[in-house]
Amino acid sequence: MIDVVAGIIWKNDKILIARRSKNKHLPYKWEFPGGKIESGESAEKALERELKEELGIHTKTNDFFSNNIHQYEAITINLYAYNSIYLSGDITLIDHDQVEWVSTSKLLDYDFADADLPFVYKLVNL
Ligand SMILES: Nc1nc2c([nH]c(=O)n2[C@@H]2O[C@H](COP(=O)(O)OP(=O)(O)OP(=O)(O)O)[C@@H](O)[C@H]2O)c(=O)[nH]1
Repeated sequence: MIDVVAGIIWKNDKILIARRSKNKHLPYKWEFPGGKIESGESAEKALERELKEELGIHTKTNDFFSNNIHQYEAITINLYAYNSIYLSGDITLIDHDQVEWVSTSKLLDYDFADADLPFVYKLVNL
């Protein structure tokens, strides 16, 4: 099982979502950006590192939101979602081809990775 951390990144009352590039696992699926937790690393720090590497932004990880174990055809992931605060930096697209700042009421308009759907439903009902 692969431990992955994803950020629900808030700026005012909007969340940053990103679409995975064509050449990635789950191409064109929307996700809460993040990545694999490295050994010896906390989920909070892994998230801050991944968001700097993948999007070029500085964030502060806040509280744990939820987790979901999901089995894809080839891999099983334990996806941990944390609320996170956008601090600074212009977004650079590296692993994604689009990003959007969206309000929770609009999340269902996007085609999210299956593992993210429980988070989407929880956020829509906040
Ligand atoms: N970051 C992220 N990954 C997710 C989400 N939902 C989801 O199923 N995943 C899956 O979790 C796995 C790890 O994500 P990733 O590809 O961003 O990780 P990474 O940057 O550390 O790895 P890489 O450098 O090998 O591509 C992928 O298989 C991805 O498809 C999500 O909301 N955020």
